[in-house]
Amino acid sequence: MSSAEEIARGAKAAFEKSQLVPASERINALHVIRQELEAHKAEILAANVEDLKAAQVEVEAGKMDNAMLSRLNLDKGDKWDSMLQGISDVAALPEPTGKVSYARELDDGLELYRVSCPIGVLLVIFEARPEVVVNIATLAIKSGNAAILKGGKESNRTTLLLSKAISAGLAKTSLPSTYIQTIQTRAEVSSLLDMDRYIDLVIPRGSNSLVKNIQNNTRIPVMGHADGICSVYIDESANVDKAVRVVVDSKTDYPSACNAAETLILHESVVTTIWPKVAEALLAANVKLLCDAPSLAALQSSSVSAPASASIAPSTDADYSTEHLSLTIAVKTLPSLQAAMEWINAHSSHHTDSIVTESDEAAHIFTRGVDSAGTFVNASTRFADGFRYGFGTEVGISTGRIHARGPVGLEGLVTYKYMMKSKGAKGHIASEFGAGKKAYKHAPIEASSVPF
Ligand SMILES: NC(=O)C1=CN([C@@H]2O[C@H](COP(=O)(O)OP(=O)(O)OC[C@H]3O[C@@H](n4cnc5c(N)ncnc54)[C@H](OP(=O)(O)O)[C@@H]3O)[C@@H](O)[C@H]2O)C=CC1
Ligand SMILES: N[C@@H](CCC(=O)OP(=O)(O)O)C(=O)O
Repeated sequence: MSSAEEIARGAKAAFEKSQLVPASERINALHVIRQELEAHKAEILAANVEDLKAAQVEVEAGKMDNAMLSRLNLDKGDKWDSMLQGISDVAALPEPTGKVSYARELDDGLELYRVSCPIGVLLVIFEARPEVVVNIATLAIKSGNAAILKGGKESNRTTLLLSKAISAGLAKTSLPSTYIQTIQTRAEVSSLLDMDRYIDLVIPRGSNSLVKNIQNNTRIPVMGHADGICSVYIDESANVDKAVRVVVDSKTDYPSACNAAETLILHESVVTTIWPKVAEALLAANVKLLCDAPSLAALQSSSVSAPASASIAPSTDADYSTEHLSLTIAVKTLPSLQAAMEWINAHSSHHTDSIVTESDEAAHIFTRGVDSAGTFVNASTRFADGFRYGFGTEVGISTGRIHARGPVGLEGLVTYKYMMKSKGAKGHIASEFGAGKKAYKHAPIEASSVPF
């Protein structure tokens, strides 16, 4: 048996065994894992420093962009504490499995229930953002899924120790040791993509090319979490202060994130009024502006100029379908809200797009006419995140449509099954129902859980 088959079979066996483990034990596992992480913080962060040093060499050699360093750094800002808090927050969330969404009495003593349950075995591939291995393991355990996880190669040292802490925590519970497994190479991913007998869902979280490559190389269902070509549209009835705040935050809060704005669309009526003020704020935040002719001309005829740390340049067509993942934004001027929506639907990655407007009608039209996982009004695209949505943490941000879309929390990791029970003295058989025979009752049953 190949190591990939051993990993996949081990995950499936762990999932099947975990189905009879009470939810309380899964919650206990989360608390124990948090304790293990806290106990091994120093060595984990030391490994992260080694990953960062290796990445810095790549950046200096021009083989890696700076955006990777902030993504890779587990000690940056409140990342470590947020990672741990996410475990506790998810542990405290309502139990996502065993919930009844449909219940009918088909006949006297014949009851049918539709009940939420885990998907099964997940294979999740994600970028070099170390905390993600903990985020996803947490959601998988809470929702009763087994998981096989692979982070970006740049974070291997950190991911390995995080995974060891997770395994050490699991070993102190009745959950199987193969419930959460990690792999580190693309070759292992490739082998696992053949294991549709054991793996129930692949979640590639990364570039478009990653998602397409996975989709093209497996029979396993795929939930793609692809790139974020997000935009902000400044409508003709926008408030200038809101426009400045929303655009600057969407671009500069975390430029390497998939939910950072990459395109700014201007209604032509604001190009000499609001746009110069927005441009001034972006330039002050060291943003490179790639402008179409009208937005460029407006700046040239205004007093706005670029400091040494920023720049203003003509845009190219390619700039509007590029995920810059840096302090760069492409600027486009269009004649109407309709034109802006058509532009977004044609050029975005259908991730998250925002309108700045004081018109309720424009807001209504934009939030329905833009075909994206998130359509916001007067709010930064950076809100597109599982923690900020109140999910505790996230698997990622699904740019697909089936089953889960946008930031994916527990609801994206459960499906359902049907449970039926006959209380009849002779049981129930289908052939006694139908034309000329007994009719079905289909009487609703009020139930939040299955009574057997
Ligand atoms: N929608 C979302 O939730 C998110 C989307 N992203 C997107 O990810 C991108 C940035 O991350 P980046 O690391 O550059 O993305 P990549 O797609 O290059 O890498 C992400 C992960 O996929 C793996 N991978 C990439 N190509 C393949 C392949 N052909 N076969 C198997 N595995 C593969 C990488 O492995 P290896 O380590 O070997 O390179 C890594 O583990 C941006 O586009 C960003 O928008 C990022 C985070 C969240
Ligand atoms: N949803 C997360 C970021 C997800 C994401 O894009 O990750 P990455 O591309 O690794 O920065 C956040 O808003 O911080």
